[in-house]
Amino acid sequence: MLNKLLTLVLVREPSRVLLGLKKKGFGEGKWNGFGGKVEPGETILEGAKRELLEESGVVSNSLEEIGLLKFEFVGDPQILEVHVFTSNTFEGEIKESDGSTRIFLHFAEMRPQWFYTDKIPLHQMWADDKYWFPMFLKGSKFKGYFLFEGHEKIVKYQLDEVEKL
Ligand SMILES: Cc1cc(-c2ccco2)c2oc(N)nc2c1
Repeated sequence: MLNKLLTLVLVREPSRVLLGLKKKGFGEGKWNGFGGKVEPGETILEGAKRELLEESGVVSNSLEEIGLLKFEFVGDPQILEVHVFTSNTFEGEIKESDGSTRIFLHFAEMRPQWFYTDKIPLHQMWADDKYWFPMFLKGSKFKGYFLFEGHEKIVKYQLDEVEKL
């Protein structure tokens, strides 16, 4: 089955994680890391870096892959293969949602915001996040598979912490 390659970048400081609120399209209304499709001709890592810049305004040269998540939707043969990266360094200034940068971000429709690690808005995030975010926060690597029915219900899942991806 031809998997659709996606990236997800979680910029992290010791006690804060940068998330973006998706304003339009896939995952609208959910807080998530920054990411999207891997374009033809770019590596997954290049795609992750590009999406981070486009959606948050920051550049990171130290992305580390920490997770591999596969998603399937009941009734849809397409499997989404999401490569999750974290970065603890970044350059540039985060494009907050103030007026000056809203124009810049309007095409990405993301509103970046820092969240303290004890206040991650899991109820406003994809339903799978509650399972693997704790692994991310403690620095573990993980591999998972989630079968969704619609965008809110998980029918079944498999999730393992791994030493190596
Ligand atoms: C089905 C699904 C997709 C994504 C996604 C789209 C682009 C990057 O990731 C998710 O991200 C999270 N946290 N759960 C997700 C579920």
